[in-house]
Amino acid sequence: QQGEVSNTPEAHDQSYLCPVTVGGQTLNLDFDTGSADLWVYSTLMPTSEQRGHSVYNPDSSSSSNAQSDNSWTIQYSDGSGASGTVYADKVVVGSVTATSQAVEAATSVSSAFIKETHNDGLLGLAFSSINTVQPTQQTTFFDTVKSTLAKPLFTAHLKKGAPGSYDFGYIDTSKYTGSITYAHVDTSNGLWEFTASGYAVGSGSTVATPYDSIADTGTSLLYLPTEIVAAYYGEVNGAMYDSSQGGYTVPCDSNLPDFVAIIGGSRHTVPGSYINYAPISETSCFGGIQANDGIGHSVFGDVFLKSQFVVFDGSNSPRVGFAKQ
Ligand SMILES: N[C@H]1[C@H](O)[C@@H](Sc2ccccc2)[C@@H]2OC[C@H]1O2
Repeated sequence: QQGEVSNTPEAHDQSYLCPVTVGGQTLNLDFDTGSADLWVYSTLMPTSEQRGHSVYNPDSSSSSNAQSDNSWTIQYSDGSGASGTVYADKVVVGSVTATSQAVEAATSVSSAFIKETHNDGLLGLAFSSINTVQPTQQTTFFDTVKSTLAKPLFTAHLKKGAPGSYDFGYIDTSKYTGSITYAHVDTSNGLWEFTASGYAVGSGSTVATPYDSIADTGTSLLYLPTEIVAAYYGEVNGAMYDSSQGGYTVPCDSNLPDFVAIIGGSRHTVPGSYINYAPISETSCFGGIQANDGIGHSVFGDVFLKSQFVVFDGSNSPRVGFAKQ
């Protein structure tokens, strides 16, 4: 089997949500290549926390089976989190069906989620080695269906301010131009982790420097080593680190330089306009490139990914591929 599912960006492309049916009930989930739990808002949560969301009701699913001994609790790098119990149920993404997928029904979610009223949960697409279910670890949707796919891969086609898609099992050559360049993935941390080999700012010269990175569709911005971030904003008049905002800001009328990442020996360009992320005030805008301090690696989040067609190749030697959209 193989299939395509649409994704739709929230405001400022902060996250991209996809319709998924769980036990016959349709929820809008944030596909997250940075984590490995499929968790959903559920009727097990306090009613007040369910408000504004579509929720999974295991009791009204004819195909749910409670995994009574299992539970889960997850903490994300932005400090948000959720926890709950586990069911096995039928999950359909586009036309791809997992007949018995671990569905992690939330009993509690943190405030960062509650205020995202269109987000009904996450569908993790990192490696199952970091799934949080205990005592019996579960597989991601991709790992559950991988052996049934034409090819053991999925692709991400995120767009700036417009619907895009995720495809499972095939590469749609109409979704990119030029060629796909691949980088080897190190799966030891359960992430789509690779090494970028350099960067350039605008029309500036390429700087060869390796930086450990992950491809994370669930992260909004592009987090890079502090020296690269300083080199970028050093080219922007009026750019400043604003500790009250927790990051770099730019004048909203800036003509921002492109950012080029060297990955797999090729240049991958983020248009400067993508780096004017969101307004803070009449004149000040939050930068789409920020420092990776405290994260432990760089994060190629949506600000970068929405300039690319991305292949997540889950074959025996996993790799990530990037092509210009
Ligand atoms: N992989 C990412 C994950 O998807 C989000 S979880 C999330 C939190 C609030 C709102 C929406 C999503 C969090 O930020 C970075 C990293 O952790």
